[in-house]
Amino acid sequence: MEKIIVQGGQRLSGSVRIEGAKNAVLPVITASILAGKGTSHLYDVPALADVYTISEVLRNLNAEIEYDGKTHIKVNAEGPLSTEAPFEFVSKMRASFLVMGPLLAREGHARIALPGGCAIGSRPIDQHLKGFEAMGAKVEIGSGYIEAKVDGRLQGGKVYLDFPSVGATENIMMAASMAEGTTIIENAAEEPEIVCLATYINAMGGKVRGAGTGTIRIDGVEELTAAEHTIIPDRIEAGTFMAAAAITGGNVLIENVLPEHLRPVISKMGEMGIQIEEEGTGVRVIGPEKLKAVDIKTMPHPGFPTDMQAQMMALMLGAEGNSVITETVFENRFMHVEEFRRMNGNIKIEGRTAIVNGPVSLQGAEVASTDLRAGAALVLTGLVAEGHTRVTELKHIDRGYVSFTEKLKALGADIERVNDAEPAVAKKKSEVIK
Ligand SMILES: CC(=O)N[C@H]1[C@@H](OP(=O)(O)OP(=O)(O)OC[C@H]2O[C@@H](n3ccc(=O)[nH]c3=O)[C@H](O)[C@@H]2O)O[C@H](CO)[C@@H](O)[C@@H]1O
Ligand SMILES: C=C(OP(=O)(O)O)C(=O)O
Repeated sequence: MEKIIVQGGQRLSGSVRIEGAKNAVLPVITASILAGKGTSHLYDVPALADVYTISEVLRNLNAEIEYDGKTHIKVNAEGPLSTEAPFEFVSKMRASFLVMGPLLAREGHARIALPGGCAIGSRPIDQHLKGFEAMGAKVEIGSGYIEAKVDGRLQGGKVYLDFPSVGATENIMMAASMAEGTTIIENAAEEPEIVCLATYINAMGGKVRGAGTGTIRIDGVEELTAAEHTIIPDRIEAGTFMAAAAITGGNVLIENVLPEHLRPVISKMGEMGIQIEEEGTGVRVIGPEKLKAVDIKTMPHPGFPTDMQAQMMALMLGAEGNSVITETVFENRFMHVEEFRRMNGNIKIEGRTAIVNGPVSLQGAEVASTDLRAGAALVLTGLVAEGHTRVTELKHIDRGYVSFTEKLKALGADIERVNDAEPAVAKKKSEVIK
């Protein structure tokens, strides 16, 4: 079994470079199949498991996709596309459902396996479907699949989202970019990743206005042409390394950061006594001797991001006093609490609220990642726990962090990633002895 083993006690120092954002690159890659002509070049693409999964989804739809395994992806989707995304892909990564909007726009048809829930909540897709229906698509659900069709082109429509869903805003924006007429999305998500996607669609010849605000207007065009686009830096990876620096009382320069995307995180970390200064294209984070308790409530952007909730909880475990976290975005995003308790964390859950009583003396333990941010947060806690912490279920961490162990090690952490499966040779010997 693969594990990250971390020994607590090292203060982190030096600098670390942040990759392109996972949550920006996935919709951008799916949007690349909107282009009926040419080859798109995408830059600052992070080498994440999710990027490989979405690339497989696109290949399965007959798009040509070439990745150099570092930062550059080329996508050509000139040929006719297949319109089915099977369970195998959607079950691995929910963002595969983002091919539905582009397929409807390009081919007038899509059949995608139902994404289902995951460890952080039930995650329905009703708001995506409401948007497609408002543009004239007929949607049917059966045998574990969602099928959407339209005769001819989608028609522009008006969609009010019940919640500013990131995925629904992206899927509807992509579908609307090639619809006949104008689509308005109200109560749209305002995340920086939405702006990144709109910039790419516009580079392909689309007409998206208002991305980054609660009302987005999309004037549909007849065709889109491949373009070049650079992915924004990952604000959640940046926030995770900021937390790593702070929790160890370290001094780290986090490079390739857009501080305006991190305002809620910078502000709450500041309240905890963490010193954060902009420096060149990054931020310098200096951890205090003692962290102060703080309250946070996760909200859609520009509120505090749910994807930083578990990492903040790691900081709160060592902070002086009671901290309160209210999780309003996902109904079940406290799975990491049980794992923190194994490390001596003192946390009480009341519905959607977690009360963290600090400071406690954290102890290393065997813990499992329950989702990607939980996994990262457990590693952060291991950086300050007494003794060894062993973190398993690394497939989650690999979905969202490139070279997580190596980057922390370069900052001075005492950390290794190991595979303690019995080596093949030894296995053979024991079989012979039997
Ligand atoms: C690949 C990607 O970008 N993932 C991010 C994206 O996920 P994702 O796009 O799935 O998140 P959403 O914003 O859609 O979901 C937010 C909330 O809305 C609910 N909902 C959503 C759609 C819908 O049709 N009906 C509905 O009820 C969800 O169950 C959830 O409770 O935004 C989340 C919220 O910032 C982040 O945590 C994820 O990291
Ligand atoms: C929840 C997350 O991602 P996804 O929506 O891809 O599961 C995340 O990035 O923290």
